[in-house]
Amino acid sequence: MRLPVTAAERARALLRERTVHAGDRIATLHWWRDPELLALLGPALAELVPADTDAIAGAQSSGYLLGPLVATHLGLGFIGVQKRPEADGTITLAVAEGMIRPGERVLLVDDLVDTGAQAAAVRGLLIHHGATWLGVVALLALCPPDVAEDLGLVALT
Ligand SMILES: O=P(O)(O)OC[C@H]1O[C@H](OP(=O)(O)OP(=O)(O)O)[C@H](O)[C@@H]1O
Repeated sequence: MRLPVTAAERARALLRERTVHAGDRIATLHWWRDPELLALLGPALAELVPADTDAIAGAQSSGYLLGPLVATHLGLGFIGVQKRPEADGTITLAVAEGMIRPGERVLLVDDLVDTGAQAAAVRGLLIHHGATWLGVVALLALCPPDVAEDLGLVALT
């Protein structure tokens, strides 16, 4: 039997083995609670990041944990996408001014992509701020293949 050798392979095996469910939902907080998995996530996701990436972006809250793990591993900076609650109950995504230089190639990191709505909204925001969109790297893809293709999604599982 061939044992997993790369960080991505090891993380993929642990995610399949150790993912905890709460009803029909994945209890993603348990991924961070597992020391072995947590230590692997940055290096594992970094293996999926295109070589020409200038910066890593991530949205609150999971992206604020995973994005810096990946960015640190690659020696890149992190662009935080904030979620601002509005008075009408909606949430606005925001990036602070000066975060993105014109044409900078930015990759989004997230724990999972489900409908793809959040990633698509972040893509619009980053492009509005002058970024070149490289796609999404995630731990888990739940979305249909056409959504993944449109977003440029590469997932570990
Ligand atoms: O593909 P979508 O259907 O848009 O959903 C995916 C997003 O939903 C979850 O975030 P959530 O908004 O629950 O915030 P969290 O990061 O705090 O869990 C998850 O972390 C993804 O970011």
